[in-house]
Amino acid sequence: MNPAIALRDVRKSFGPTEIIRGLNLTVNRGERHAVIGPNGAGKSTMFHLISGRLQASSGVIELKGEDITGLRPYEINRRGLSRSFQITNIFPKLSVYENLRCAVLWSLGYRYAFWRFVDRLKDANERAEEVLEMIGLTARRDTPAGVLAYADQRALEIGVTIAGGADVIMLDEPTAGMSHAETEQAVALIRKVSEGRTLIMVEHDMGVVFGLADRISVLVYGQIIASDTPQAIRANPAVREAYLGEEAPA
Ligand SMILES: Nc1ncnc2c1ncn2[C@@H]1O[C@H](COP(=O)(O)OP(=O)(O)OP(=O)(O)O)[C@@H](O)[C@H]1O
Repeated sequence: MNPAIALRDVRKSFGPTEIIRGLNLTVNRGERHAVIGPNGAGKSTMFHLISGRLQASSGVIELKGEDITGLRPYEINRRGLSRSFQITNIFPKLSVYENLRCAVLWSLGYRYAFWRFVDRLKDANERAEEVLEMIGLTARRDTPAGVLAYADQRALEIGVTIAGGADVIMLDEPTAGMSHAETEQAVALIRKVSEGRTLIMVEHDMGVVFGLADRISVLVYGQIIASDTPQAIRANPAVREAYLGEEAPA
């Protein structure tokens, strides 16, 4: 079966500086895959390349066996990939529920020809309710998203990411800035929403990475130096030297 995501010899330069330097990555269908690496290694750039926000200088990117190199973000989204952002990406003045509903409607193509989708409004409302419940924000249903606590905003953002029903989801540092308790809740949520889907996430918290990922890829200086199970990554001397150091949980 085709992998969910495959990058083959992908390169990306900004001006004269090559940031992604022949990157190869395979994310299998249904796995939870974490990408780790030192600051500035190119993790966010890689995310932008996969989601179409940036164009690769060369190489091929495939989603479920389909070549998506050079496609626009919304075209990639239509093919079943949805991503969250490091910076919270929600409409602060809309309620929690409306944020979710917007995300569902967007995924139905509502933006372009809303009259064609009127009969699907009921489905959209039901889906928004379902996601609301899944992310545990039912009690905050009518609260403007902008006044939610930070961790709740991040949960909403995860809801927005999955609302459209994408089967490949990308999360960029989903637990950044959270307390220990909030992180635990976020991990439980990520585990739940990624059930039956493919997850690729960039994450700095090694507890989260090693607790959640089926496989881990290590990105150093624009290249993947290892892709393996958490156990094998922990034991890999090149990884320890390049990145993990004493951070790896025993
Ligand atoms: N648009 C851009 N123009 C020029 N340089 C860029 C651009 N975007 C990223 N870079 C550079 O590319 C390198 C990789 O950045 P990137 O944000 O992808 O790394 P990262 O691994 O996500 O880092 P962090 O863990 O700190 O988020 C950095 O040196 C950064 O300054």
